[in-house]
Amino acid sequence: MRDVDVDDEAELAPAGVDRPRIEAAVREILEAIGEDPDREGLQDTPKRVAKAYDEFFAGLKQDPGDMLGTTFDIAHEELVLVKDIPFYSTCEHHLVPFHGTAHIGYIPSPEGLVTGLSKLARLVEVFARRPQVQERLTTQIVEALMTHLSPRGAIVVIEAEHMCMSMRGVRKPGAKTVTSAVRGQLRDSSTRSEAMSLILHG
Ligand SMILES: Nc1nc2c(ncn2[C@@H]2O[C@H](COP(=O)(O)OP(=O)(O)OP(=O)(O)O)[C@@H](O)[C@H]2O)c(=O)[nH]1
Ligand SMILES: [Zn+2]
Repeated sequence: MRDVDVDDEAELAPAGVDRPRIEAAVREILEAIGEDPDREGLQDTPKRVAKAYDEFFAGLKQDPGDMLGTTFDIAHEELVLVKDIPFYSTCEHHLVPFHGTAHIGYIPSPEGLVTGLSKLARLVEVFARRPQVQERLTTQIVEALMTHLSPRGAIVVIEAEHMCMSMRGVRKPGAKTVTSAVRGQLRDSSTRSEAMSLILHG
């Protein structure tokens, strides 16, 4: 077993954003919408938003390699799939959330390089906690798996609802966007259908 120090907290370490600048910008926005940033309910809002942004964008400072640093040598030549990993991300076009579930599968490398199951969920966090589009989120996860675990194949499927399509703009709450990225042996139609069927039907 190879082990690399990974933060044991459920949350990623904060992004270390420039909080005073965010606070000033939020104050500006409040004024721009015609609000009084000094009224009682809003006084602490710039601070709260800056703190929240530190969480929303914590992935910007994280290295996916750290998340996949704990590996085990396990002889397993078949699919490993973790499904229904919930995530929240931020649409880079409108800075509002998109959220849903990610499904990650891979067929370990011939050397049997297998990572801890929770690390797959942590990997989703690393890329979700950034300004994102869903397609890039999907691709970045699959590429990180290929780079750090050298699997025979990998598949990532993400289903998400975008608040920018629900609460504004076209206003279609409930509409789901599904994206997938497939690499290596999982591109073969039978292996891919097995993975897709497990993802969709369990
Ligand atoms: N491909 C893709 N598009 C996204 C994602 N998140 C948001 N969008 C889309 O980004 C597009 C931005 O379009 P624009 O015309 O520049 O912006 P807009 O006037 O706010 O667009 P509307 O949302 O249609 O009102 C919209 O169609 C959004 O639905 C994403 O993750 N992937
Ligand atoms: Zn958007």
